[in-house]
Amino acid sequence: MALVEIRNLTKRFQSGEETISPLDGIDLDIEAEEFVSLMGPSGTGKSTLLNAVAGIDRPNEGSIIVNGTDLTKLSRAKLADWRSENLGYIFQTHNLVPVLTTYENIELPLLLLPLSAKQRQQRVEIALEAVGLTDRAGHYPRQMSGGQEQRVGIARAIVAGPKIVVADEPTGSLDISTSEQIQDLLQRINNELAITMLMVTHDPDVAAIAKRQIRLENGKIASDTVQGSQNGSGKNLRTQPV
Ligand SMILES: Nc1ncnc2c1ncn2[C@@H]1O[C@H](COP(=O)(O)OP(=O)(O)OP(=O)(O)O)[C@@H](O)[C@H]1O
Repeated sequence: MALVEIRNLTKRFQSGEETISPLDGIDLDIEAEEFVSLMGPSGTGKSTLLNAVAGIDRPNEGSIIVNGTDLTKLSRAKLADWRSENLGYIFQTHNLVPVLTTYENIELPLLLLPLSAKQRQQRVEIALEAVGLTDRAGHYPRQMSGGQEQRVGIARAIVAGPKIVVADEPTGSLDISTSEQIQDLLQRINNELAITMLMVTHDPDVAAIAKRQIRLENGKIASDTVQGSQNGSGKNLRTQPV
């Protein structure tokens, strides 16, 4: 069984008289430990898909089974519990709490879990080390560079040991060299911590760090390719026309 099993996922929004369907019957499996990037034109439903997998948005139709739990069947309260135990979210703009230190920002998601202070401290220290910010534990977001802030955002996303991390344009507000450092970090987290990653990006170079690249168009998966096939051109997993 795949870690993520999406079947017939459909999401509609009403905009005045008009109904739009950014997701129109999507089927998608993501295996544990995969690194998947999601690309496609603006407004094509990438964030909507990410938020559905994250259990933030509810679909109109279809099912989203993550690690054996159908998210569409959970109440709001149960979904919040599920998120704290299973999911990390990396935002483009970091979303750090300005009055909390690096340490406290990273500790925040752990406060929702049944952990002792000692256990929380151990996990925060491991996450700080993983992102190379042990020496910045006491700094506030305003005292950090954009790249360091994103490292805090990444540490916060992994600190609870999630099954899957979703990232929405994680390098979108960074310069090229900082973006490259964050790309390396995301790859290391996938490789070394074996965390499954689903990342939305507009940047083909950033998308290329993921072994599997999916393109959404007009509410459907237009292409789904895995890098590293023998001819180097990638293998298209999707055979049926869209
Ligand atoms: N809460 C909402 N209410 C109404 N329409 C919405 C809502 N959320 C998203 N949409 C619409 O759904 C479509 C898909 O939005 P989404 O943010 O998923 O696209 P995207 O591919 O992530 O776009 P971008 O690349 O610009 O971030 C857009 O037309 C958007 O306006």
